[in-house]
Amino acid sequence: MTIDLPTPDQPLNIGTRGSPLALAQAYETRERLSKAFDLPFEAFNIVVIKTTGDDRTLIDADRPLKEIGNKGLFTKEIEEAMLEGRIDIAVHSMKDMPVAQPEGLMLDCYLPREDVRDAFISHNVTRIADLPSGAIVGTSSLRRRAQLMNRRPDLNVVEFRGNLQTRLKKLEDGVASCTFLAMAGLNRLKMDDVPKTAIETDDMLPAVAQGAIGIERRVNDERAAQMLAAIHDTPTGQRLAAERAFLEALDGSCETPIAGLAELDGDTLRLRGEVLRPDGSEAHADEISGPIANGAEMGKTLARTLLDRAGPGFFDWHGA
Ligand SMILES: NCc1[nH]cc(CCC(=O)O)c1CC(=O)O
Repeated sequence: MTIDLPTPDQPLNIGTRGSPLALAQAYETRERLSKAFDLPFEAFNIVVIKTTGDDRTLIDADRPLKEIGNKGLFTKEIEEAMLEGRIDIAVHSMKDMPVAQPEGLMLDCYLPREDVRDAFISHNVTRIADLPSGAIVGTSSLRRRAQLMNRRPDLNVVEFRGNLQTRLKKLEDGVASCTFLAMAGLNRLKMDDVPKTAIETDDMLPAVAQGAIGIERRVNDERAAQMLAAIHDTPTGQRLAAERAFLEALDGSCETPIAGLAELDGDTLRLRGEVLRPDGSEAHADEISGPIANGAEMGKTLARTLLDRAGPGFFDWHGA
C-alpha cells in the first residue's frame, strides 16, 4: 500500500513534552524522517504538550516523584492527544514509558540508542570512590539512590528534583557535592561543559531502556506505520524487547528500584538485571544470555530468578 507523504499543508504532527531534552529528541525524529523521505522540515509540525509531570501547579516540586506515582505521569496527555488525532506520532524517552500502551496505540519504532550509562557529576571529585564519608549526594532516582546506598551506606542522599538545569544549579550552589544524570541526556543536549564521568555498567546498572527514544503511533495509522518503519533501529528494538519484558515480569511498583540492560554480541543477547530495596540494604543481581530472538522470554526468566532470590515480601516493602 502506498501512502500519501505529509506536506507543508498537511504536515505530520509530532507530539512531545516541552523540556529541552524532549524537544531535542523531537527534532532528531523530524530530521531522521525528513532525510528518509526527502521532505522539507515544513512537512512536520512539532506540537508541545504539557503533561501532569510537567505541571508545577499539579506537582509540588519538593515532593518525591515516587510519592506522586509515575505510571504515565509524562505520557497521559500526549496519548490523549494522539487518540483524538491532534498529533500523529509521539516521541518519548523509553525510560519513562509504562510497559503497556493504551488501547489503540502502539510502539514499534526506536531510534539508535545513545550511551546507556549514568554520569557522575561533581565539581569536587571524579569518582564515587573518592567521595568522603558523609558526603551529600543529590538524586531523585530511586534506583540510583538504592544502588549508591548499597555500595556506600556512609553517604547521605538528598532529594534532587527539577530539570537538568535546575539540578546543575543546585550543585553549583553547594546543596550537594555530586549528582547523577543519564549520559544520553547530556549528549543529546550537547552539554559538554558539565563536569561528568561516565559510570561503567558493571558499577551502576542503568534503568531499563535508558538512552532509548521510542516513537508511539496509532495502531491503525498506516502512514505513520510506514514512515516510522523507515527510521526504526532493529538492534535497539531487540534490546528493549528483552529489557521491557524483564520489567513487566517484575511488575515492580514505582517503589521498587530496578535496573536492567541488554547488549548484543553477534547473534547473542546478554541481559543483566538488578532489584534492590529502596534503602540499598539488599540487592539481587544476575544475568542471562541466549539467542536474540528469545529476548522477551529471557527477560521473564531473569525476572523469575531475581523474584525467587529476593523472596516473598521484597516488593511490598515500604521502608523509611
Ligand atoms: N526520568 C527522567 C529522564 N528520562 C530520560 C532521561 C535521560 C535520557 C535517557 O535516558 O534517554 C532522564 C533524565 C536523567 O535520568 O538524567
